[in-house]
Amino acid sequence: MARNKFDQDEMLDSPFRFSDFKRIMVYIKPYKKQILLTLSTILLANLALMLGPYLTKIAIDESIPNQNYTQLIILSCIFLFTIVITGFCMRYRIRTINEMGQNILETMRLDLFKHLQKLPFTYYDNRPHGKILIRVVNYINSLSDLLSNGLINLISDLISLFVALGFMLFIDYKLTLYSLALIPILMLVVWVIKNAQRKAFQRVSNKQSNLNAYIHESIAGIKVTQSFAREDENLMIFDQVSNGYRSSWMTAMRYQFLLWPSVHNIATITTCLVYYVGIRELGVHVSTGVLIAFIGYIGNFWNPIINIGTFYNSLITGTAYLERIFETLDEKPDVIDKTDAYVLPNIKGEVTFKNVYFRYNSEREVLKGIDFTVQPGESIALVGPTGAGKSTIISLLSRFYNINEGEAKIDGHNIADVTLQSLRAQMGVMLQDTFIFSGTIMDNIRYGRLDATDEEIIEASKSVKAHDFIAPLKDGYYTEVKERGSTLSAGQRQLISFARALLANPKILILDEATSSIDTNTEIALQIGLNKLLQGRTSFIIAHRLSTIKNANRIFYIDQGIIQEQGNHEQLLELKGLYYTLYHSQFTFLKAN
Ligand SMILES: Nc1ncnc2c1ncn2[C@@H]1O[C@H](COP(=O)(O)OP(=O)(O)OP(=O)(O)O)[C@@H](O)[C@H]1O
Repeated sequence: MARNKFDQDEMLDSPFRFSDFKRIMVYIKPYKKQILLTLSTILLANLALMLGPYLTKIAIDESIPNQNYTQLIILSCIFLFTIVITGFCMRYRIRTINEMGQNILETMRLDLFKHLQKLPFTYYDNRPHGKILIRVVNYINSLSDLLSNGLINLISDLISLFVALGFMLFIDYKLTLYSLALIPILMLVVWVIKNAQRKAFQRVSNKQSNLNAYIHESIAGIKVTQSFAREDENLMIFDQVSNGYRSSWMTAMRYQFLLWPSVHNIATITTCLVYYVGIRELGVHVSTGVLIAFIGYIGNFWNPIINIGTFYNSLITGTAYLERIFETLDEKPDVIDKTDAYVLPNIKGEVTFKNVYFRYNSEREVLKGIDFTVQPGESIALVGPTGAGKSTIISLLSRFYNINEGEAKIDGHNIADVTLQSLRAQMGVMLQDTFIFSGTIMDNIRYGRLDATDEEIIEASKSVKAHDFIAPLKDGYYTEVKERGSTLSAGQRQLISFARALLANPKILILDEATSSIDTNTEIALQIGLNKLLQGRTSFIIAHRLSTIKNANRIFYIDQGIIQEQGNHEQLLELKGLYYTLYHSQFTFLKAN
C-alpha cells in the first residue's frame, strides 16, 4: 500500500452497511437492564404527558359546560400529578442515558487503543499519524450523541409517536388519517437524498482527517518550518486543506437542511389540514374539545417525527465516523502470534539468518538473501551506505515485520514460531529515532522493565554515562521531561534510551546509531562501560563511527540488501574491498578535519 498523505482522501476498505449496527449492539448489550428501565420511564412519562390534552378535552366538553367544579379540580390535580411524574422520569432518563453513553464510548475507545497497540509497523508506516489520532479522539467523541441520546431518543420518540397516534385514533380516526396524509411525501424526500447525504458526510470525515493530519504533521515539524521560514507556504497549504473541509461540510449541510424544512413544512401543512377539516366539521362530527385535544396531539405526533429526522441526520454523520472506527478495528495485525506459538525459553543468544528476503511493499526487494550465524556473546557491527538495509535486518530480528522468504532463528527457534512477547522481552532494542515519553527520567528508563529498582536504574545509567548529566539536574532522576524529550539534547536522549535498552538485561542487544549524537569524550567513556556490558551478550550495532565499529568481533558490510563483506576490522582491511574504502575515506576525512 502506498503511503497516504495529508492531502489524499483515504479509500474505504469496506463501507458501512446498516447490518453493521449489530456490531454496535455488542457495546450496547451490557446496558440492557438500564435501557429497559429507561424505556419504561419514558413510556410512563409519555403516557402522563399524553393525558394532558385528553384532560383538556374532558374539561372543555364536560366540566366547564356542566359547571362541574369538583371534576375540574380533580382533573387539575391529575394534570399536576402527570407533570411531576414526567419531570422525575425525564431527570432519570437524562442521567442514565449520559452515563451509559459515556461508558459505551469509553469501551469503544479502549478497544480501539488496544487494537492500535497490536497493529504492525506497516500500518503506521502507511498513513499520517494525525489520521489515526482523529479516529480515537474526534470520531469516537462525535458518536457520543448518537450512541447515548440518539438511540434512546429514537426509541422514546417512537414510543411518543405511537402513544400519540393511539390517542388520536381513539379520539377521532378520520382526523388521524388526515394527519398521516403527507407522510409518504416525507418518506420520498428521505429516500431521494439518502445516498447523496451519506456520500457528503463520508467526504466530510475524509477532509476532517486530512486537516488533522496536516496539523499533526505541522506541529511535529514546527522547528524545521521555522528554521526554513516556511510559515507562509504552510499557511497556504493549511488554508487549502481547511477550505476543503469547509466546503465538504457546507455541501453536507445543504443535504441535511433539505430534510429539516421538509419535515417542518409537512408538519405545518398537516396541522393546517386538520384545522381546516376540523373547523368545517365542527359541531357536526367534531366537538370543540376534540378539535383542541387533537391539535395538542398533532404537536405530540409531529415533534417525535422532527426528532427522528434529527436522529436520522446524526445517524448519517455518525455512520461516516463509525465506518472509519470499524475499519481500524478490522485492520488485521499481520505480525501476530501463530495459534500454536510457544514461549521462547531463556536464550543464549545464537542468531541465524537463512537466505532472508524482504520488501516493505511489493515494489522493491530491500534484503536479498541475507545469510549469517552469530554465536552467543558475539558483537556484530553493521556498516554500509545509507539505505543499504542495516536497520531492516535488525527490525526483522525483533519481528517488527514478517520476513518474506527465508527464516531467522534464535538458538534454533524460528522467531515466527515463538510468542512476540517472549521474543522481544529477551532483547534490548535501541532504535534510530530515540523516543522519550512525558514523565520523569526515571520513568523513561524504567519503561521496558517496570519492576526495576531505582538502584538498578542508576546502575544502568552509570554504565552508559547517562548518570553524569542526570545527577547534577535539580531533581536528578525525577526531573520531568516533556513529550519527545524536547527539553533534552539529542545526545542526552540517546543516553536515556541506551540505559532503557540495557536495563532489561537482554541476551541480545540491538543498537541502531546509539551513539551518533554523543560527543567524542562521552563516547570514549561510554565505550569502556559498553565493552563490559557487551560481554556475554550477542549484540548488533549499527554505527557510522569507526571507533565503535573497530571493537566489534565481526563487521558485516551491507550494500543493496546483501552482505557484501564480513570479518573483523583487520581482515576486512586486508581484503581491500568496500570496507577498506569506507575506512580510508572516513580516516582521511577525520584527519582533514
Ligand atoms: N518503513 C519503510 N517502508 C518502506 N521502505 C522503507 C522503510 N524503511 C526503510 N525503507 C527502505 O528500505 C531501504 C533500507 O532501509 P534501512 O533503514 O534498512 O537502511 P539503513 O542501511 O539502515 O540506512 P541508514 O544507514 O541510512 O539508516 C531503504 O531504501 C529505505 O528507503
